[in-house]
Amino acid sequence: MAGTGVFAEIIDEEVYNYYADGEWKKSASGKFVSIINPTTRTPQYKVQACTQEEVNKVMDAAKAAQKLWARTPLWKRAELLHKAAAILKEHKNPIAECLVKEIAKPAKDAVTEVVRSGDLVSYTAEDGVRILGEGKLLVSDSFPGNERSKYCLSSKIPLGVVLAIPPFNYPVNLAVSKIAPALIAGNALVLKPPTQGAVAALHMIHCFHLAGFPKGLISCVTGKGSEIGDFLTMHPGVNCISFTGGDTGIVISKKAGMIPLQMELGGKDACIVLEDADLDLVAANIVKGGYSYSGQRCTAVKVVLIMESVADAVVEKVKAKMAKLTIGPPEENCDITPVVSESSANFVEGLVMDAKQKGATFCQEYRREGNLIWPLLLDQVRPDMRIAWEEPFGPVLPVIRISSVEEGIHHCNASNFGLQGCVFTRDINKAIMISDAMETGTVQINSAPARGPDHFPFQGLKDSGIGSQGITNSINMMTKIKSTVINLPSPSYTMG
Ligand SMILES: NC(=O)C1=CN([C@@H]2O[C@H](COP(=O)(O)OP(=O)(O)OC[C@H]3O[C@@H](n4cnc5c(N)ncnc54)[C@H](OP(=O)(O)O)[C@@H]3O)[C@@H](O)[C@H]2O)C=CC1
Ligand SMILES: O=C(O)[C@H](O)COP(=O)(O)O
Repeated sequence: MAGTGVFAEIIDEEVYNYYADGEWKKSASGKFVSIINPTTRTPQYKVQACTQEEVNKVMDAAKAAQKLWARTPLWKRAELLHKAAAILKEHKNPIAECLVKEIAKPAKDAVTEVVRSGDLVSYTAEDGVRILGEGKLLVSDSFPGNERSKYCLSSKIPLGVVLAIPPFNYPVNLAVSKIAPALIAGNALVLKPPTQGAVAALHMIHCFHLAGFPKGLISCVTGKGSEIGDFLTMHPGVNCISFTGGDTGIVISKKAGMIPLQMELGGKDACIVLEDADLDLVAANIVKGGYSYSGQRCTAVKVVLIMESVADAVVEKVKAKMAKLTIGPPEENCDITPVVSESSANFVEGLVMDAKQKGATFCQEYRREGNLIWPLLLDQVRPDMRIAWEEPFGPVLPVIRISSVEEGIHHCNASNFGLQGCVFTRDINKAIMISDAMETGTVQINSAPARGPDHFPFQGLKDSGIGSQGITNSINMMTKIKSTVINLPSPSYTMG
């Protein structure tokens, strides 16, 4: 159970502590932040509201710990990460319980998130050993005018202190996708978890604590992003920010100093359906892509752009599959569970009402109880409707009928976002040409968008992000190149 057994030390008088200097601490603020259960809409957990002074201490400790960590052999860093991964997987149930209570993730998916996170940590340890174990040797005579008298040895070195800020929807997975690459590369790590999901993240951090990482190397400060966010992201002790979330990331990127940024922001992933597509495959992927975790995935299908001639058939197939979705509490493993907050539900409702007023066809009756919104397919959506462009992050999916592929590509590319997209067709040549034309970080052919497997590159164009994630890319991003040049007194050419 959460907060008990090995996790008993992370909670004190019903308030979860923050983690600094290898210890679980109460904030001197005397204040806490309440986490509201999206299903019951009542307070579920409390976390410390950390002060600026506490953030300063965490940054100082991180800087000192990083200097020693960077001198720890790579195989030892990997060994500790493997240990943390095993502990994380061993304690999947209490962590999953927090995900169910804090973010209404269906129970089975919550367990999957923790197991996937353990696998990600192990894979990062293995990948890191290989990537960081290799450097480069350049010789000078390949550049015009040079003899072979200089050898340039380059290797990857840590950046220093990495600040990780994940979003609510995958508070464990999207935290470890930043923590593990940072640590294997020799950095210290400060985590600011999302408020909804903070308790799951604190449990996950305790698994790293139990693995025995050095004091101060990993910290987790809690509090509302709107209150301590700026102080953290503009802190002079931070050498890199890895952020996943919404438009907040755009604001952060404007305020942050001259440090590397990894930004994974919102999306409006388009699903383009051609006339020759396998329509059963299309329908299955629209339902899975559009409605899993109630549409609260950055990679959810967020607009269907479908050729008019097959639209009726696909809409009917999708409706039939949607009728089988179970709707209710996450504890019962329902497919559709409450969205994360009342304000989120209100936002989704605003998009639905706008579409209604402007004449969209409702394939189901709109229904909402508290934060629970029944899955809804909106047909005949037009570009003047907000839902054609905005990201609902809820179980509502618009269908726009198109009369040419070019129209679909045009709609996709007119978006401010450019995260992922997908195209369904049996013609691989067309699929490749459409993929090339879509201005998105990834295009899936004949499947819904997805981040995973977690070692695949993952990136957004335009307002969807800066840089690329995925295990290998994150390790590389959290390092910089250092060169040492050996200058020979006279040119030397290897003869054998
Ligand atoms: N491209 C991608 O890979 C992904 C993108 N997303 C996007 O994330 C959004 C949903 O997640 P959500 O959590 O609501 O996103 P938010 O942008 O609201 O929050 C993300 C994180 O930023 C923190 N935060 C809030 N204000 C600040 C600030 N001023 N400075 C620093 N940090 C701050 C939040 O903390 P707190 O909770 O305390 O406010 C949270 O930890 C959607 O737009 C979705 O598309 C989600 C997953 C993946
Ligand atoms: O950011 C997200 O929404 C998740 O990382 C999605 O992961 P998935 O597409 O692999 O389910």
